[in-house]
Amino acid sequence: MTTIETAPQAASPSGDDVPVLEARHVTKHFTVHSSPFRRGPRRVVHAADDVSLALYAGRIMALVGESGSGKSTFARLLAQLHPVTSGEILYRGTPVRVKGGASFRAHVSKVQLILQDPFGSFNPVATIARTLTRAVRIHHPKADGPAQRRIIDDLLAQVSLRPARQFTEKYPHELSGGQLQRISIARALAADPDVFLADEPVSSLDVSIRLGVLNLLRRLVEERGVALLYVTHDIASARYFAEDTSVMYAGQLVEAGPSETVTQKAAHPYTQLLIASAPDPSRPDEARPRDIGQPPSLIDPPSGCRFHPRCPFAMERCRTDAPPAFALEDGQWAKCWLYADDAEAAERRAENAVAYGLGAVRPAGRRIPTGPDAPTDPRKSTDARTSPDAPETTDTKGDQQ
Ligand SMILES: Nc1ncnc2c1ncn2[C@@H]1O[C@H](COP(=O)(O)OP(=O)(O)OP(=O)(O)O)[C@@H](O)[C@H]1O
Repeated sequence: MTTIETAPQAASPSGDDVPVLEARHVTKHFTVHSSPFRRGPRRVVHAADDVSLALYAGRIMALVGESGSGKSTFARLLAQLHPVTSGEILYRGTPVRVKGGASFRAHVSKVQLILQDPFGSFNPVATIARTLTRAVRIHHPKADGPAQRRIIDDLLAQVSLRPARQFTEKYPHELSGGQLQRISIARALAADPDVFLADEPVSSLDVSIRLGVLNLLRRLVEERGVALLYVTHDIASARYFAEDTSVMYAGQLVEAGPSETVTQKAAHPYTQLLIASAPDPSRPDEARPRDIGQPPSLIDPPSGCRFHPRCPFAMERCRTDAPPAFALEDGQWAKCWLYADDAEAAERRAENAVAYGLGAVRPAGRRIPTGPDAPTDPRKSTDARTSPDAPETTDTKGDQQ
């Protein structure tokens, strides 16, 4: 059974109906050997299974999940750094099929990946000027020397690194992590992209400078109208930073919706576990959820719902049948049998409401149409608001470390 797992329904600020970048039913299986000498049986890692997600201009989508859930793989599929096993990637509604040099360069100029470790993504023996000149030459081949320097100055100004001369003659090791991450964003801007895929962009930075880099990204999204995928394991940051949040578990999306709804009224027990596990100084230690296991192996993922071995609310069907997506209120959806419209699910929802202090028991959801021909526009396919049931900050200049 193919289910539609999509991004939330909120429209892009531009009102543009076509996502800038979209994944439809994307699956990635890596084949690995059981021994380092390429002997023994081959195994398949189910890194992403039937993932659909849309990115809109001027909008931030958070992709949240534990380590190993497949977030980076998915970002790399969108960047076309890995070929998909099945499904398709669309840029402005047109399927992208990168076959080699020219088509890959064309995609990269529109879709830029920003990585977690800025130190690892720079040549340690090249000055910042040299690194940026290389990027400018690729994307502005007609610019002569003085024009290249003007472009570099402008790129550094856009990431609030002024005066440019203070940075261009330095080597990566002479800069802080925050400054280097800003420079990697400036390098990405050289391509004048429509999409940023930011894979844990602040995880390796000191807590004190994370906000400055996130504010910078937010300002660029607003000023330039780029679409941003924010890959993170930190669901708390998703609430403040991203309009929309999608939650990934064991290679599959399990919940999505407006960030405020997903983080304040999490529907899937996995999302609830992520939120309850997030550091919260106001919560006493005894109120933290007990550890109920580890993510499964993606070589042999559990049958049915992949979360069922860890789920305190699992029912018999969860062990055998993969849940469809159920549309809830406010454009939220969850792939979880708790939202089925029957007595057993209602009883478990009541237990869930008590366990997570939800106040009221949530109503059943509306099953989202399934099948390969079902609509993939998230606003059409999962719009609970139409169902009868539905009721920069500015950049911190002082923070350039
Ligand atoms: N090139 C590869 N070959 C084989 N397996 C891979 C490859 N890349 C990723 N994987 C596997 O795919 C799964 C998902 O990994 P991925 O890095 O995408 O997860 P993640 O959610 O981004 O985790 P993290 O936050 O730790 O990076 C893991 O089991 C990983 O070992």
